[in-house]
Amino acid sequence: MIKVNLDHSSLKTVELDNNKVKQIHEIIKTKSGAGNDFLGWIEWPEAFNKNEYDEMKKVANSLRSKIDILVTIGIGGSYLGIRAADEMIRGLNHSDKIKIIYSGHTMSSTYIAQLSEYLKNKKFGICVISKSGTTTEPGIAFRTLEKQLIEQSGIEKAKELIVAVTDGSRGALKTLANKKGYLTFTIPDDIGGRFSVLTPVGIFPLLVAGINTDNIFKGAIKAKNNLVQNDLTNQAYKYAAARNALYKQGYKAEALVTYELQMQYINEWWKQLFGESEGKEGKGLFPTSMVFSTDLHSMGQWVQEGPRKVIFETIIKIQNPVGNLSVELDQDNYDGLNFLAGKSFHEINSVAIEGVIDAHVNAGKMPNIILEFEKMDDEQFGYLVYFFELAVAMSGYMMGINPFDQPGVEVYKHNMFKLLGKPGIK
Ligand SMILES: O=P(O)(O)OC[C@H]1O[C@](O)(CO)[C@@H](O)[C@@H]1O
Repeated sequence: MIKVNLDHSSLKTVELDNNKVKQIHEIIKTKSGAGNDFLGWIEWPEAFNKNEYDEMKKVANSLRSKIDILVTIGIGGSYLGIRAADEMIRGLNHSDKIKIIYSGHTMSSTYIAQLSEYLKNKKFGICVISKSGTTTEPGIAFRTLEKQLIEQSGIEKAKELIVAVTDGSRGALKTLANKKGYLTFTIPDDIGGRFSVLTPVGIFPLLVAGINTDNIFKGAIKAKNNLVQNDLTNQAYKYAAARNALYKQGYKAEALVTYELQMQYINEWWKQLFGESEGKEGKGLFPTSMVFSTDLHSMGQWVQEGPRKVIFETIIKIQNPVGNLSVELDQDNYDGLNFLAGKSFHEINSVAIEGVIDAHVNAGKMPNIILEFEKMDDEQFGYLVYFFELAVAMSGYMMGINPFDQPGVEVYKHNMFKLLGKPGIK
């Protein structure tokens, strides 16, 4: 369901380090590398807690009948995957009764104030998500919106409308939820935030959104079963080896490019996955992203003629679109576009992909890795999550770092706490 095409990457097969891939495959398989206590995502698509899943389905169904809006409160891995899945699967203008609104990923006073105003007299519920249970952004957003929900619905009703997803036993959010009588679902200890979208972090809100999460798991299991080879025939490893080979040649950044507007948040989710996993010890490709053809009209010039050997592109190409409209014939043809009449939008988008690849690769000397995706639905979402998680594990180990920690993020958190006067922080 994802094929890696290196025809336009400028890479020769010998440049891909098959031996290293084989060694690291053993390290991943035997769980003997750095960060090996965070490999729970490998078995998760089959090993997840089925009783908890059934319970989540019940609670989500009941919540769907009581609300119009679900406000999810979380940041980073407790936010991006949910939005990525929702927008990719339901689309940007869906007709499902439940709307998801995201909060806790910003401390902007304007954003929270406007959201709070918007939620006045609306039927909303809250899913507050934090693995550590101590993150400031979701913490303060929850304080505000919880108070509003209680004021609007009454304390007893609010208890039915608030769900917390957090650590099974530790952290301020777990304690708070237990004390106040909010239902909780568990993020496993051995799955880090950015690897957690298939745990209750993503699955519970997506159930509330009416998304078929069984199909998401089906896709993830398919990936788990497909991506078993110990060498470059494994597509996730092939992608990891290709980006490492370009990194070795001196490239500093990788832009993930989608031609589907509703996959913009796949890009955002991917940026956290690769950025937080690999940017360490002075190493790592800078993960950036673009949406084409939108950004061709803003970034296209830089990509075509800016400095070379800085950035390469990884293009997501969708084989089968969800809908397939065609351009209408117009009697007047004032715009001169009748030469496109009868052609489908997908056909035109696909021609654009070919044309852009040719322009960027041949004229622009910009390597392109192509990721061929079969489709853009729930099952494909599960597949791509597993694919990229396995790829980043391989890629991070190839770079010689621990892909499963994020010590650098703590520096800003510490400074912020110090400046805000958190007790016990010097
Ligand atoms: O779920 P939590 O613990 O609130 O953390 C949110 C995010 O913050 C980080 O710890 C740092 O940005 C991420 O790794 C994580 O996804």
